[in-house]
Amino acid sequence: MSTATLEPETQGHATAPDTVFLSRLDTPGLKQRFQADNEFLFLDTFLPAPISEAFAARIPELKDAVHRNFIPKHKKGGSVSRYTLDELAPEIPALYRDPTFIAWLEKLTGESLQVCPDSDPHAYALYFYTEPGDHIGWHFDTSYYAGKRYTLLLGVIDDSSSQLEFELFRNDASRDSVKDARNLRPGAMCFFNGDEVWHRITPLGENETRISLTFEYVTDPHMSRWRRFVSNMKDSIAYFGFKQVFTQALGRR
Ligand SMILES: O=C(O)CCC(=O)C(=O)O
Ligand SMILES: [Fe+2]
Repeated sequence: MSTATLEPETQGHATAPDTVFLSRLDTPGLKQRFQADNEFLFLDTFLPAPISEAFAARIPELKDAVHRNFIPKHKKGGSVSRYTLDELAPEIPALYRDPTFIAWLEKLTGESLQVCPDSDPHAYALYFYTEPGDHIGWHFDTSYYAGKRYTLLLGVIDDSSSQLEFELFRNDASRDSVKDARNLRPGAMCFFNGDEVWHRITPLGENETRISLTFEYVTDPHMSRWRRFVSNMKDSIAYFGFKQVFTQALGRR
């Protein structure tokens, strides 16, 4: 039987990303900031322009694949799952999986990090804020895995007034929390422990566009069947739609 979906081996191969920019960063200093700030780090300048421009160049081809959601009082916007990115934007999974890139993130966390299994539609994904009012309300990026879940956000396109608002130390009863907000412009990054950092994206204005990329890494990729089901329901309803999520769960390949 022929399959319409390309096997990963036959997908367009992206050449390995040039990660030399990581060697120019003050990694010990950034690690100190990450650890002191409740496992959170925001950098305005991170991905070199050629990398974020290569991602942005894929946006026109991805527009038809955007799945839009509206959850009253919580979320309005579009998303593209890792399955679509595998087919249409191979540079993105190439950076996600790059060993030098992962090793650098491991230096910040002091944890051994793993990519999410193929069954996770959210391992890497694009978020599209393209209509007035698109937003996501306050939330944690809760880990459904046995271990911790770290989120990396990368700015791809941001002609918007929307801000990433965050509250650090919300789970720490022994001290005051710290609230702040940033624009996630192209080249910017935000890396954090999903169970620690409370955050939201404020509503998009008229004639604005904001497209961000998320990478998810975990310290233990095991997940119970029940949690996998809950996670898949969340990803279906709030992000990618049932077809994208459950085609994989029921045996995509
Ligand atoms: O759009 C973003 O930059 C982040 C969105 C977000 O926090 C989420 O979908 O969990
Ligand atoms: Fe989030």
